[in-house]
Amino acid sequence: MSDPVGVKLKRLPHGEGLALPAYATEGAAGMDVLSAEDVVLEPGTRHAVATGLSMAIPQGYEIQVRPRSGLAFKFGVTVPNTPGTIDSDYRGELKVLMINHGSDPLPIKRGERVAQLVLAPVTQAAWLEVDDLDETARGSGGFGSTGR
Ligand SMILES: O=c1ccn([C@H]2C[C@H](O)[C@@H](COP(=O)(O)OP(=O)(O)OP(=O)(O)O)O2)c(=O)[nH]1
Ligand SMILES: [Mg+2]
Repeated sequence: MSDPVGVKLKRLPHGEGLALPAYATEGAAGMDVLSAEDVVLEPGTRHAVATGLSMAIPQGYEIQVRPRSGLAFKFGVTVPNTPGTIDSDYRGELKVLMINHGSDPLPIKRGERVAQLVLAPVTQAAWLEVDDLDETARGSGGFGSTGR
């Protein structure tokens, strides 16, 4: 694992007193992020869960917001836009979009872990527009062209 990268983080007033997102184990890829609000996620509904955090991610990186598999497996609650993208120039509150695909309401308490954040390097592309692309064995085959 590479050395940690510093990410400036600001607690918003409603985030005061909450633990910062943290890696649950030494080798964890994602930092578990906590809800800053009490909310009940009714079946079939979605909500942007407040975290009480804003941040300045260094240029060249993004943060991905990914679901926790436990919530998905046990309750059918996941992140509909997974992986959520936190841009390096975003200074608003990080929110975790959540949707309840299960059959029961899920109460989310302030301080509960709702998702995980993965810091990842990003390379921006520069388009090189051409008239013809090189040929390959795959060509335009896709969407199952190699079989099941
Ligand atoms: O799960 C998420 C996804 C996004 N964001 C914030 C940070 C991100 O930088 C910004 C924009 O997200 P995105 O580009 O995914 O949304 P958009 O629909 O394209 O909105 P915009 O036009 O603001 O870029 O919203 C979150 O807080 N949580
Ligand atoms: Mg966008």
